[in-house]
Amino acid sequence: MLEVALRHRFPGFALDTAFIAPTPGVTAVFGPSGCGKSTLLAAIAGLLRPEEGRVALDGAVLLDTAARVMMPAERRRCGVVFQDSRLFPHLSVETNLRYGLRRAPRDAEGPGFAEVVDLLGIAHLLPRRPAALSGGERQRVALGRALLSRPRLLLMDEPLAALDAPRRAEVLPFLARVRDRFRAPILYVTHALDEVDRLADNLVLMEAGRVLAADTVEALSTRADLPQLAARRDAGALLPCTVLAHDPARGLTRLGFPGGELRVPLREEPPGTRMRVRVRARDVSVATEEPRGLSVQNILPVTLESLGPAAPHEAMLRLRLGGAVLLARVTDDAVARLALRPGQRLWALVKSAAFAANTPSLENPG
Ligand SMILES: Nc1ncnc2c1ncn2[C@@H]1O[C@H](COP(=O)(O)OP(=O)(O)OP(=O)(O)O)[C@@H](O)[C@H]1O
Repeated sequence: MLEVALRHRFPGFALDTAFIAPTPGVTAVFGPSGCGKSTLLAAIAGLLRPEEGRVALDGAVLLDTAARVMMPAERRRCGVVFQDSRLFPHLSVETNLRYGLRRAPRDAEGPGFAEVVDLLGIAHLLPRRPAALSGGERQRVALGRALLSRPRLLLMDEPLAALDAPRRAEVLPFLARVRDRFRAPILYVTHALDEVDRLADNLVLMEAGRVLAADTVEALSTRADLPQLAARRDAGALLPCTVLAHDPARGLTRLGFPGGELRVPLREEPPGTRMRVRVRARDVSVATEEPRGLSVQNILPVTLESLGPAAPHEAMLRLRLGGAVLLARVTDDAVARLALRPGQRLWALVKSAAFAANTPSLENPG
């Protein structure tokens, strides 16, 4: 596991964070601009000396100010990928990559040159200079260089933030491949929730230099008490699903999750494929009786666990179905009209079409 406790001050800003991230796995650090995500990463990598703190990775202490331990950055073996690729502009892609390999300790286990080039699909780019690459290609090379240094920990600081939507879509699958192929834990800074859905196992939610919550992505997705997540337009429960069967004639795929089934527009993945689905709170409505004669494909029996304010004139409902929880965002008027109260048996309605616009979060997390 990765243990982090750090305190550091800049004029007008104080970082005071502590969290534990399981290893291996991807932990996303999520929070608004200026909340201290990059400062946190820099202190872990050894690029910034914090006033106080302790960082340990699987028992190896990288920093412990109380014990006066401050391992230099090069010995921490953190591979860092920044928003801008920071490749050497005067060197070819191949030489940039080999620079990473030269930094790897002799006895360190890890991927070889050919394996990384193949995994990232960059063989055809090897003779080029960085200026002749697209933004997405540059990020793939930067990722390759970081991997070839055989890091114990990969630190990614918004690696997709500088890319437009098509380029992000191009690079995301490569990040997923890296996560699946290599066992190095990854700390992934982002403020894009779709990247969290696609890549992360765990989430550290930050605000103004502090950690508000740290848990699995699924668990945090159903916390109605965290407005940083719950007030977003794309807020909603993230369900771990498995493809059960396809029905091409009806254009539908059945997905199973602990607690029920969902029907979504036809998918290509074979039965048995695991995937995560974010059921957005604003796509869920409720009924007090089982509805009939509706076009809605997903009508799920649930119990109302709790309800609280979500926005002016809106409430957030937490709905339990077996081992899963759904969030539903409804008007205060609906709460009053249906006399909604905790413990009530309800029917949750989710249109299958809600998932069509939601396709990126329907990808296989491996
Ligand atoms: N070297 C520095 N000197 C003074 N203040 C700094 C320094 N580096 C960062 N800060 C301040 O610390 C705060 C946190 O910055 P940081 O870059 O860690 O945030 P962030 O969450 O990564 O933001 P973003 O998402 O915009 O990259 C900001 O208020 C920033 O202005």
